[in-house]
Amino acid sequence: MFRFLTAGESHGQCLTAIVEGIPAGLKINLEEMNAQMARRQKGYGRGGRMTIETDKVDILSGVRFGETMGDPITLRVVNKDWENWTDRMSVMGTPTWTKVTAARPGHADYVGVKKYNREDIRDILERSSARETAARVAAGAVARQFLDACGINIVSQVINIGGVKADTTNIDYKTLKPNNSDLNCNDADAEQKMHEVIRDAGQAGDTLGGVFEVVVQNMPIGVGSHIQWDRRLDMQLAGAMMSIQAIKGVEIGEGFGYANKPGSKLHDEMFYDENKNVYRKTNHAGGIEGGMSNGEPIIVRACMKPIPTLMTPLHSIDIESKEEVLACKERSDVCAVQAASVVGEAMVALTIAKAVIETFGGSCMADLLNNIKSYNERIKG
Ligand SMILES: Cc1cc2nc3c(=O)[nH]c(=O)nc-3n(C[C@H](O)[C@H](O)[C@H](O)COP(=O)(O)O)c2cc1C
Ligand SMILES: C=C(O[C@@H]1CC(C(=O)O)=C[C@@H](OP(=O)(O)O)[C@H]1O)C(=O)O
Repeated sequence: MFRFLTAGESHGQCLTAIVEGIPAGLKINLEEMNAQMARRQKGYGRGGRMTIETDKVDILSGVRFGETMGDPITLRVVNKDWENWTDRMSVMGTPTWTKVTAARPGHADYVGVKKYNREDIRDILERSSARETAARVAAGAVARQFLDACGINIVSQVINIGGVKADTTNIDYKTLKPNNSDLNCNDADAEQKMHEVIRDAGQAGDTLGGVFEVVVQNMPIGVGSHIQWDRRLDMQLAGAMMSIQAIKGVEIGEGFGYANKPGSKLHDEMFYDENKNVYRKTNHAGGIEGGMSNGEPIIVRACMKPIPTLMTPLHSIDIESKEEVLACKERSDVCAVQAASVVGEAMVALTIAKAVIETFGGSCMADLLNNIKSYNERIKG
């Protein structure tokens, strides 16, 4: 069984992740893991916190001489900012600070203090913060290396920020490569405009959301299953994406576009060629039919809402006095869609890794890769 958990508060000592179920014998490249961590910190529109942190992964267990042993893998990412928060984030001792009581609309603040019976919103915001996504990207970096060994690639691109849309008409999803642009956008003109709207929003004390898509290339067919609701790959991918802070919509392939045209225009017709075997000329399904991968690139799109902490704060209430106040604002991102796209890649990598391990089994990489090879030979035949 493959699973992972994260722990840690935004301004606590560190974040941790435990990844269990990666087969033994996978070579781990720590440099490559840290390159993923750095990608999550990029992007125009991030707040002051990103100038404090330089996220690096420490591997605390499960890897020996650069190779997995089948044991749970423990990962740690230190919060450099913790040094500035030791008074407010002390594990033991007596509180000496002022409580946060002005709830932010759109954040977990109000519901969290009510549900968990807390008087200080900090008890909620520390864990609801998307700082937690650093641990997910660390875990996802292990899953990515596992998928890489299976020949499966994951890339992403930002296609909309604050209503500025990238032109994706000429994108070939089979060959789309990672890009190093600042906002992870493949349309340079649109990216320029995205910069402008983020700058303007920041100057107005406002925030922006957007849309990104994650693409899985070179998937073997038949990962996931039509047999049971929770084994459907589309269900697992949608849940994984929706679990990311601020993601409010997910679609696969044509998604909501399926509502606009008849079936004759949208289902991907099948063709046969001796070299290509069974193939499609279109990929409206986004690589999944009947809850299973169909061999075409998997395309998962996610919509992120604008960041809820505004520097021109919204109308709210003080949870203690019940007086009308302006929502609290310490420091915040203006737009983090590029960072969310990197987190999206990590969540897709973790989800696909789980499904591949369930489909092909194997306690060690050698068995798993052999299983994939003989399965692919049978399918081709
Ligand atoms: C990469 C990333 C960065 C984020 N940065 C901030 C931020 O700086 N300030 C903020 O208020 N929310 C930020 N958010 C969004 C909140 O964490 C999120 O809206 C909040 O936890 C409430 O959850 P919900 O939006 O899913 O309901 C960020 C989200 C992501 C994915
Ligand atoms: C720390 C990260 O994102 C944070 C997510 C976040 C939130 O409320 O979700 C609030 C901000 O935290 P802070 O108040 O410390 O500036 C962001 O910087 C990160 O991505 O590493």
